[in-house]
Amino acid sequence: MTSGKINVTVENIFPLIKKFLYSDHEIFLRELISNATDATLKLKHLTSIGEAKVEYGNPIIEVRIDKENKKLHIIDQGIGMTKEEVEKYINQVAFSGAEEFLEKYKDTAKDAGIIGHFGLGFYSAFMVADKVEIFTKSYKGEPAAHWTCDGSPEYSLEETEKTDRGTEIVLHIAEDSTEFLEDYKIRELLTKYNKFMPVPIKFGTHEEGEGDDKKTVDTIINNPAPAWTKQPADLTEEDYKNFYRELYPMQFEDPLFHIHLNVDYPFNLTGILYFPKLNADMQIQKDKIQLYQNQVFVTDNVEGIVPDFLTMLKGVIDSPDIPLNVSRSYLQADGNVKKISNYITRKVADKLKSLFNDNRADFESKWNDIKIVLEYGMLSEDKFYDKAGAFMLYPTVDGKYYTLEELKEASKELQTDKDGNLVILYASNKDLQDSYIVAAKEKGYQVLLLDSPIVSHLIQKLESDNEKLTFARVDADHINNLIKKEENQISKLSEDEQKNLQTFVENIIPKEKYTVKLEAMDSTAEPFIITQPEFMRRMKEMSQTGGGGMFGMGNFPEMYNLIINTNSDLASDLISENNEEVKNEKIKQALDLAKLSQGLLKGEELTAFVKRSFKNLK
Ligand SMILES: Nc1ncnc2c1ncn2[C@@H]1O[C@H](COP(=O)(O)OP(=O)(O)OP(=O)(O)O)[C@@H](O)[C@H]1O
Repeated sequence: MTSGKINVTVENIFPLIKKFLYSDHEIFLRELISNATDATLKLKHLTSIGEAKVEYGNPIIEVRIDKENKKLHIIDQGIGMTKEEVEKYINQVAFSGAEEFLEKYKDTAKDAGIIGHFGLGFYSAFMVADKVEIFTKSYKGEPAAHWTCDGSPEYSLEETEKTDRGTEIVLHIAEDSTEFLEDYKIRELLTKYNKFMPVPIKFGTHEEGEGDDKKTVDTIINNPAPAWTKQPADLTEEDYKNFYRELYPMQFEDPLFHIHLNVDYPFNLTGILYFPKLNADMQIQKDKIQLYQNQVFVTDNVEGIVPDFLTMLKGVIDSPDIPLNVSRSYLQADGNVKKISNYITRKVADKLKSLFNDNRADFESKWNDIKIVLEYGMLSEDKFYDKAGAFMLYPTVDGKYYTLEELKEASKELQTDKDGNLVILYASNKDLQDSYIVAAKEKGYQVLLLDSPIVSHLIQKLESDNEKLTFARVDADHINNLIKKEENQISKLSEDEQKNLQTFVENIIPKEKYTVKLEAMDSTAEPFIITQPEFMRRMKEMSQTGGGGMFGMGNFPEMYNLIINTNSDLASDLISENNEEVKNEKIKQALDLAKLSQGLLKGEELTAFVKRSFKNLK
């Protein structure tokens, strides 16, 4: 037997390991199972190239709890280690790895979040155990070795009687970590971190079959060949759906579609992303994209790796090239990570384009569920914006879907104003803006339905990128002014009459809210119309939804125009009405009707209006 002292330069490394990794003790299991997996895959490789002259067979990794003796065993059938290798890999290499980790992060480790991303390796076992043993037999056939360390820098290493190949790690679980002797806890960790690891992991047994056929079989916790590791050509639609359910067992809704990622140059990355049906209320999503490194779960915080707008998607990304052992801020500056993010953006755009081209009707039917993600993508990723023109849709209030180019084509004849600007009309709420929509449709105009919360930002961007293209909400002005044409309507009222009427109305309505404007319109158009100027409203919306818009605009009061159609019968009527009281009543009634059209008549005002209207019926 040899015994020795691990070469310590950081004093008392074990208490340090325990202390610094306090919040993430559970990763020890992931680390040990990763080592067991590596050892197994190494053997597979060596046998496949004829280097190891042993039968590879069907190796598994077993996790076993010995509650009575407070031990946790992790057993593999991999390459194992000779005594010299234990000396080298465990006492020197692994230790220096752990030591380096602590050296580097002892000051920053407390800011949680980064910790889980470090492979502390073998020594993370000391986060939960006060004594660790290794029994290991190398495939090379040399005598087995037994290493023991009780958490002080002293260890012992001797030959032992193990006959089967591989490594067994025995953790003597510490008093404060006995939760790791509970079945449920270990199962939970295995499911969280090892669900898709490439070597079968056994944890306990269960009964299978009925009656005489009943037998005890190993319980395998993982799926060693998850869908993303396969070729798209080998997978059916159903396979993708099944994998979605496997990833998110609590999710009952099918995804809308998937994107299989597969790249090996200039970095390695595989994965499957799913577009979920988004909840209308956009509640915080519990099921997030999961990041794996060679089938080992790392995190479901993919910020910085996946472009922001795609964090609403679900699925998995697996890459050995993502530098996991570094902090978030470093990650964002890393060139490789930026490339990965760009690749994903491009892949998603390509997929959307092919979905659009292959089955437009189906794509349109999914539009409502995906538009938010795409709109957000257009606003936040230039690379996506550049590609999105090919599949971005603009639905009309009647359920017709145009691309921007198609829309320009369909509306340029009627909707180009006298200055040559193409004016795209839109509504944000079909019900509330119905009277304005009707007025626009009577002129043969197209009216889009753009109802996402960030749409004001999007149209702002479209306007600045498309020359001579403007957007106006249907209630931004009266219909003749929304798209100004050459012809000027003549007013039936004289200048004096107009002035009189304006002053009279201004005295009755709240001036701080409405600006009164007299316009000569068709005599059949409504006499009183309330509009909300596009620019002010859009800036206000933009500053309310953040990023852009005029600073502080969000707190401005709503401002409206009250347009009086001087060619309407009511206008003439009001001019000739001599009874002030009757005139007053008529103006109030007309204003209320205009408010009603805009959805602005509520509460006490509505009650008063209803009362007055009934009285007038008499
Ligand atoms: N179950 C095992 N079977 C065979 N060798 C092992 C086993 N566990 C650990 N080793 C050896 O010990 C070394 C150190 O392990 P450790 O987990 O500390 O670091 P690592 O796996 O190299 O890196 P990482 O920090 O990513 O975990 C391994 O590289 C391997 O050679």
